[in-house]
Amino acid sequence: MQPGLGRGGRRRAESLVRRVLGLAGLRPSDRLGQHFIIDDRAVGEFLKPITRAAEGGLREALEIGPGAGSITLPAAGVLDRIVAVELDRRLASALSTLAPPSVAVVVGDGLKYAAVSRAPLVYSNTPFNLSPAIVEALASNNRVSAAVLGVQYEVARRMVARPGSRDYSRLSVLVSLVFEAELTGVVKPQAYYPRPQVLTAVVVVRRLRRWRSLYSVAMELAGCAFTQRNKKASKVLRRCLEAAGCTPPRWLETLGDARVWMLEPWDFVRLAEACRG
Ligand SMILES: C[S@@+](CC[C@H](N)C(=O)[O-])C[C@H]1O[C@@H](n2cnc3c(N)ncnc32)[C@H](O)[C@@H]1O
Repeated sequence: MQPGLGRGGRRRAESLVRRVLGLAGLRPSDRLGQHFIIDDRAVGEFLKPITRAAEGGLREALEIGPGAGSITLPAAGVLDRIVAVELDRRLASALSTLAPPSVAVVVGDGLKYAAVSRAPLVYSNTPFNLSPAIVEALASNNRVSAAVLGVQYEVARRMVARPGSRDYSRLSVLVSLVFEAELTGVVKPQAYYPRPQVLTAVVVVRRLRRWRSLYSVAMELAGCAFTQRNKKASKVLRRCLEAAGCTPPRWLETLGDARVWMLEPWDFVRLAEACRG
């Protein structure tokens, strides 16, 4: 038994993780964000929204970072087809010996797959350092209708934040431009082997609007503006627009004393439109 995996076989996820890590001869890597779910209730936090999505007709999925398969194998029971992309070759090879035929375990960078996948559903208990990049890739891939994502709790708060709140950020703007997002559950560190330092939140996103090329410019401007979130928006935006080679529109002055953290997501789209002329 791996150190820290707990006693007895009362958890299905726990015995699966033990088996796959044994097969792979692997010690979890911090660099790859390898924390594996060993608690069946935590698996349920992902499986419930995945099942709802499947019942709603999203029956093919991309999984990013299946690890030891704690979510993959139960999800295979409710989905018709899963492509599970894992960066760690040893894990992928061990998991593929246990996965049913409806699951294709692929070695690769899940981030690249997120941007081009044709599957309508994506799920991932994400490597935390990649979460915002995964959200960004999914937003720009119009084929993805919904995603179930485990992210660091603070990132989840930023994903669902509205203008005016402390957590409102570039990521909030991105999510609200294309998705409806809901924080549906929380997974504690003790549900993992090894334990991470942070809480995981499960966030379900559903596409509201198609990604438009204009949003890339809007997000560039939002990224620039949120480096000075407490400053006067008109001043900061003027500087950001000029840096992007755009002429600031006259209506910037109507923002008055509003600060960057008060801007609505659509303000950035209007600016991008003005930028395109
Ligand atoms: C937090 S663990 C989650 C593992 C499993 N899904 C679970 O919930 O128990 C993240 C997994 O993503 C894998 N990973 C890290 N970077 C990746 C990348 N760029 N593409 C695909 N998988 C990646 C890690 O090897 C690890 O298996």
